[in-house]
Amino acid sequence: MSPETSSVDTAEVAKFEAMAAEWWDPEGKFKPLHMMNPVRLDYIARQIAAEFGRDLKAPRPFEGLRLLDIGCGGGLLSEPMARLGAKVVGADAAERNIPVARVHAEAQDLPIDYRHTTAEALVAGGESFDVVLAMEIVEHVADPAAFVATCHALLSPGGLMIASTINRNAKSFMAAIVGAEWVMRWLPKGTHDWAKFITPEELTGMIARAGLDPVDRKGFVFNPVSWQWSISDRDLSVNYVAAGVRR
Ligand SMILES: C[S@@+](CC[C@H](N)C(=O)[O-])C[C@H]1O[C@@H](n2cnc3c(N)ncnc32)[C@H](O)[C@@H]1O
Ligand SMILES: [Mg+2]
Repeated sequence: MSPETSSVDTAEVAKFEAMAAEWWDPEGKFKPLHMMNPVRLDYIARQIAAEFGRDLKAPRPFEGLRLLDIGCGGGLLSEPMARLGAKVVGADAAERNIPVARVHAEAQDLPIDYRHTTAEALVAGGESFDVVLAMEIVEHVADPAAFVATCHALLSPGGLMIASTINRNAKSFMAAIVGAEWVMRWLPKGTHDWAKFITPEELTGMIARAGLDPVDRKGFVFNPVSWQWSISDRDLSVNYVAAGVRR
């Protein structure tokens, strides 16, 4: 990994190195991601199916698609994408995540190519993908706009990028920092830096300036009464996702 041109914010990656053993514990430090997983998987699957004309009722609808899960962590998304038939590369800058992800995928007999690397290094290696997932990573990189541009460079023409992050406003401070870290203690204090959160307008701007066509944007909304996550067309006030296509 070349530090000069790197998307890596060393302090951010160190936080994930420290939590690597907990990836697959639904009650552990990644509990919020486990809780969100069904809803975000549903979103991702439908976006990919729509963009590439795939039928989600087929046994392996993403057969033939090459997918990069950048900032894959323990592989919470890489695994279901591989199960849907995609050829998955999972890449993460935190070295300790890789063996955790590998051991888990091997136990499920899923052939996922996990690598300790960065998006920049993949570009330098001449790699390209039909789909790039950048889920819950843009708020942890050194330069989000440069990172989105790198994701664009990793896409083949017609390729789809899906990126999720957290909005930056008073409500997201209450929900993602006070609620998730201080009150619920789902995440260790300091996991998120509010100042690194990104508004949907900022993310859409980065996507467009990178040369991607911003094709969709939705909210992921947690309802503390029903204890359920859902997808929303209107409420992007805390967690949200955006999709862009390289034409
Ligand atoms: C909040 S986790 C999200 C994991 C996974 N994408 C998911 O949604 O389940 C963010 C991940 O991004 C990784 N990461 C942070 N900065 C990175 C960078 N510059 N390049 C690659 N991975 C990075 C971290 O090590 C961590 O595993
Ligand atoms: Mg995060």
